This record gives sequence, C-alpha cells and structure tokens, in this order.
Amino acid sequence: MLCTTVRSFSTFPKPTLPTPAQILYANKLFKQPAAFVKSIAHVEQAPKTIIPEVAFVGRSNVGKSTLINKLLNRKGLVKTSSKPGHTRLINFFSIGDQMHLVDMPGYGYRSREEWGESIMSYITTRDQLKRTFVLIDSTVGIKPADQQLFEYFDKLALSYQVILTKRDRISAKQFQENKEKIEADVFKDAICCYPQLLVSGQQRKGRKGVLQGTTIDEGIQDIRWAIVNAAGIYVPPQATPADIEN
Ligand SMILES: Nc1nc2c(ncn2[C@@H]2O[C@H](COP(=O)(O)OP(=O)(O)OP(=O)(O)O)[C@@H](O)[C@H]2O)c(=O)[nH]1
Ligand SMILES: [Mg+2]
Repeated sequence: MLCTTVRSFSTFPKPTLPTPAQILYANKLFKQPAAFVKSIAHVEQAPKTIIPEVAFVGRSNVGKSTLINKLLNRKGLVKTSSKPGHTRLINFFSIGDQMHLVDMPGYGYRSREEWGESIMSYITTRDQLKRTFVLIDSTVGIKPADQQLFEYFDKLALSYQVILTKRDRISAKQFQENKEKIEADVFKDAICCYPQLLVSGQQRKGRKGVLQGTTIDEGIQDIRWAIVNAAGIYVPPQATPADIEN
C-alpha cells in the first residue's frame, strides 16, 4: 500500500523557488488565448483530449473561480459570486489549447456526499489531471472538510498543492500567524503534497498588496509556474530570460 509512511514537518522537503526564466515562460504561456471549453456533471462527459489538466478545489466561497480569472488575466471568463455554492458543475477552461484549468464546485455549503460523487470520481479517475490545487482561505484556516480531503489525497497518493487565498483581507502579522498554523497542519502527515504554499489575493486600492515580502502579482506568477510545472513542461533552472524571449 502506498502512502503509509508519516513524515514529520521538520523532514518535509524544502520548496524550490522558480527562476526568473521559469516565471517568464509561465507568464508568456498564460498570455495565450483562454476560452471556456465545457461544463460537465460527470467525469464521462469530460473533454476527450490528452491536454494536461490542473483542478482547483476548496470550500465554497474560498476564491477558486476568482483565482482562475486572475491567472488568465480575464475579468469575467469564470463566473464568481459573493454567495457560496455558486459553481455547481465541473468547468473546463483552455489556455492556448496547451492546458486545461478545471474549476470545481465548492464543498462545505451543500452536502459533502453531493460534492463527493461527481468530483471524487473526476479526481480519482481522470488520467489528464496532473495536480489538484486545494485553496484555503488564509483568514479562516483549515476546516475538517479540508483535512478530510488531504487525508483522502494522501491515501490515494494523488498529488496536490495548497494555495492560501484572500491574503489582502488580513494584516501581514495575522497572515504570518495563520500561515504558520496552516503550514504545520498541512504538512504534519502529508506525503503527496507539494511543499510550497502558494498565495493569492486581490490588489487593494491605494495599498500595495504585499505577500510575505513579495507582491500579489508575484504570488500569482508563482501559481502560474506551479501549473506549468504540473503540466510537465520543463524549463531548466539554468535557462535565462533571454533564452525564453528568443
Ligand atoms: N478580498 C478578496 N476577495 C476574494 C478573493 N478571492 C475571492 N474573493 C471574493 O470571494 C467571493 C467568492 O469568490 P469565488 O471565486 O466565486 O469563490 P468560489 O471558491 O469559486 O466559490 P464557489 O463557486 O461557491 O465554490 C467573491 O465575492 C470574490 O470576489 C481574494 O483573494 N480577496
Ligand atoms: Mg466558483
């Protein structure tokens, strides 16, 4: 059986930060035309392509749809709402026909059973799915449903990575405290989780959106690189920005 070893947080691998060339590559890729592909209720209806996919999951209202718009530099391509439970189907968006971003309905609003059926079968059976990004609201932290999901991913050896959202809603000090707690909770037993916690947020008017020493835009760029990397695109660490431009 896979994933039976429990590693302590102190031995969890250190994240490898993207190089300027890798970030440039990811930003260029995300400038390609983005389009809505289709909405599905069951995995059998998913696009019959071999394009690599990454999926975004998390509690209702955590900011999944908003983040996809931000990654694609589009305002209204993905429908968002201040009311939880807005996204009801599994929605596919393409970038330059090279990759699919998959927006999922949230959990924690309607029954988990209902969420579980269609989404779990997509997550567990879809070969094209290369990584699932689990969004956690940085102002709220990890809830039992998130914890259950992490355990499920680890049990099935499915790779996932955590993105902390709504960074702009709390002070730097509060964010740091919440982040450390989330980090300790996520990595305590996780063995299939990528070690870099990613961060997103909205820019606030009249205030530079700062994320742990970097800007919100830089946080979004790191997420773009993580997606490109998950899709299996390799940009060697020794590549320079000039290599990418040429
Ligand atoms: N301040 C702030 N608000 C955000 C952020 N991300 C999302 N929101 C707001 O949170 C609300 C929910 O965002 P959505 O993107 O629709 O959330 P979702 O996770 O797709 O929700 P469901 O589809 O219901 O599962 C909207 O009002 C967004 O404007 C963020 O980073 N900062
Ligand atoms: Mg949504």
